[in-house]
Amino acid sequence: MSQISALPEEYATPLAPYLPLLGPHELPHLTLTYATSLDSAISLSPGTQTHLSGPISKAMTHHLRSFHDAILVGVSTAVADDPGLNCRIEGAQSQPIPVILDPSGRWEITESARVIETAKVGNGRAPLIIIDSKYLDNDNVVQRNKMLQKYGGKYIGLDLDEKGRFDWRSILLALKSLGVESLMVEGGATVINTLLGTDETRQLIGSVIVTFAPTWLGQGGVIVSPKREFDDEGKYEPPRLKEVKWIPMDQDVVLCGRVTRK
Ligand SMILES: NC(=O)C1=CN([C@@H]2O[C@H](COP(=O)(O)OP(=O)(O)OC[C@H]3O[C@@H](n4cnc5c(N)ncnc54)[C@H](OP(=O)(O)O)[C@@H]3O)[C@@H](O)[C@H]2O)C=CC1
Ligand SMILES: Nc1nc(O)c(N)c(N[C@@H]2O[C@H](COP(=O)(O)O)[C@@H](O)[C@H]2O)n1
Repeated sequence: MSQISALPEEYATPLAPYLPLLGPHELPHLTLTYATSLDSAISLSPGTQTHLSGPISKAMTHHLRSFHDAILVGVSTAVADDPGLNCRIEGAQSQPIPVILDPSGRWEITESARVIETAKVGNGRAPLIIIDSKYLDNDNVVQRNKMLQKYGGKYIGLDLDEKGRFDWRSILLALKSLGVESLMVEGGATVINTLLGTDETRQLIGSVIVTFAPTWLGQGGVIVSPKREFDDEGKYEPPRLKEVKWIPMDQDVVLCGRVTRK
């Protein structure tokens, strides 16, 4: 994996107000960040990794990674991308912990997964994989857990809510209990759309940092577009960012903001 040069000051300075705040908080600071096309697609299809960020916005993502204790993705991203989920800026002082939401243990993680290879050579951390508690005793999971533990990772069991998902607050509390004070949620679309989908989950987002790449991926892409949440009178009030800043980064533009709270 090639190293990445540090983000130049002219880009790092305007980004600084959106970084996690130090200090004890009930829940970890959550930064929602991803790269999108102009037609709101984050990849060409669910099983495809699509490079959208240019060199500077990619350095921006790694700069962000260096300020977070953990990075979270959904299992479909882990399976599709086999990501490193580390900070590749030369001389990085600390590495975020990869966190994967994998309720059914779909990710057949082995020693040759990139996160593990990266952890083996000391360039990253082994993942925490959040799984439905009922699968913790499953033979395959037990074997994979032994492998993960060799490198400092592990499976964490959580119970699913009535919709068959992990509740975001419970995810954050579980991570907080393991010392995670800041979490960068990178995707994919299912993860992003559920997080943006209700007022309750949006309240958990500390900052939003989105890279717009000057391209259209066309129909059939994996789209960020949360489900509408209607109030008791059947009205939909679109969530909107506040404290908005647009930072041009070469060919891309990075949008920073905070979600408005009711
Ligand atoms: N451009 C960018 O910045 C990024 C692009 N991507 C791209 O996104 C695509 C994948 O996106 P997508 O297909 O939407 O999948 P996701 O990566 O969002 O994974 C979705 C799966 O994760 C599990 N999951 C997510 N949220 C929860 C929850 N709250 N509770 C329990 N389980 C949960 C579910 O697994 P299960 O189905 O087992 O129930 C769900 O189906 C890939 O092509 C990837 O390359 C990904 C990240 C960033
Ligand atoms: N910021 C950003 N820009 C893109 O163009 C992307 N495709 C992604 N994808 C996310 O980054 C993960 C890959 O991480 P590694 O480079 O392997 O460490 C991928 O899994 C997505 O979460 N992000």
